[in-house]
Amino acid sequence: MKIKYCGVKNDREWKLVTESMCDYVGFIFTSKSKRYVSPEDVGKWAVSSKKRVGVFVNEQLSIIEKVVKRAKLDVVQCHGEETKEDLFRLKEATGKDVWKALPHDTDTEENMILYSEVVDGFVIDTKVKGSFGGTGTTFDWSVVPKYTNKAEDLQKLCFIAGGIGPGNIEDLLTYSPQAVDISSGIEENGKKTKTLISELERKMHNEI
Ligand SMILES: O=C(O)c1ccccc1N[C@@H]1O[C@H](COP(=O)(O)O)[C@@H](O)[C@H]1O
Repeated sequence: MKIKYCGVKNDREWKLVTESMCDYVGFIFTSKSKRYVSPEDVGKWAVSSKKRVGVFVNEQLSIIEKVVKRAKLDVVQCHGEETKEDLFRLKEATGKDVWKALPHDTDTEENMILYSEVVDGFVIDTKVKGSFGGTGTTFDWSVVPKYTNKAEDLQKLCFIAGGIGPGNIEDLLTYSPQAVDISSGIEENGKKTKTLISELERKMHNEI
C-alpha cells in the first residue's frame, strides 16, 4: 500500500516525513490554506527517495509550471474544479504525473472514467461544502473497494483521503485501499507530530 503525507509546511515537518515510511510527500500551494508553503522553501529541501507532490486548487497553468520547477515536484495534484482539458494542457506543459482529486459523490466513478484519459491517478476525498480539502472529515469507506477496482481497471493509482489517522486506519484497512493520503490525522494543534506518525505506521505495519 502506498502512503502520502500531505501539508508539510516547514523544516521540522519535512524532517519528520523524510524519516517516515511514506512514499509521497504533499505540499499545499493554495494561499487560502493554513498549510500553504512557498515553492522556494520546498525547493530548499533536498531531493530524496520520497516523491514530491504539489497540491493546487484551480491554479493558472503558468503558475503551476513555475512552482513545479522551483519546488522540484514529481507530481501535480489538482484539488479543485479543473476540467479534463485543463489537465491535458497541464500534463503536456509540465511532463509530470497528474492526479485529480475527486469528491466522493454519486458521480465519482463516472468522473474517474472521464479523467482517466489524461491523469495518472486519483485522490478520492470527502465532499465538504465550501472547502476543497484538508478538512479531516471521513466518508463511508464501504465504497473504497468500488473505487479501487475501478482505478485498477483503468490502470491508475487511487488514493483514499479525508480524515484518516491512527484512530481509524485499522478500520480503513479492512477495505483494502491501494493508497492513502493523510494530512490532519497526523497533526496536533495544526502541527505534524512524530507520535501520531509512529502510531499510524505501527498500526499500518501490523495490518499490511
Ligand atoms: O490541506 C489543505 O489545506 C488542503 C487545501 C486545499 C486542497 C486540499 C488540501 N488538502 C488535501 O485534502 C486531503 C485530505 O486531507 P485530510 O487528511 O482530511 O486533512 C489530502 O489530499 C490533503 O492533501
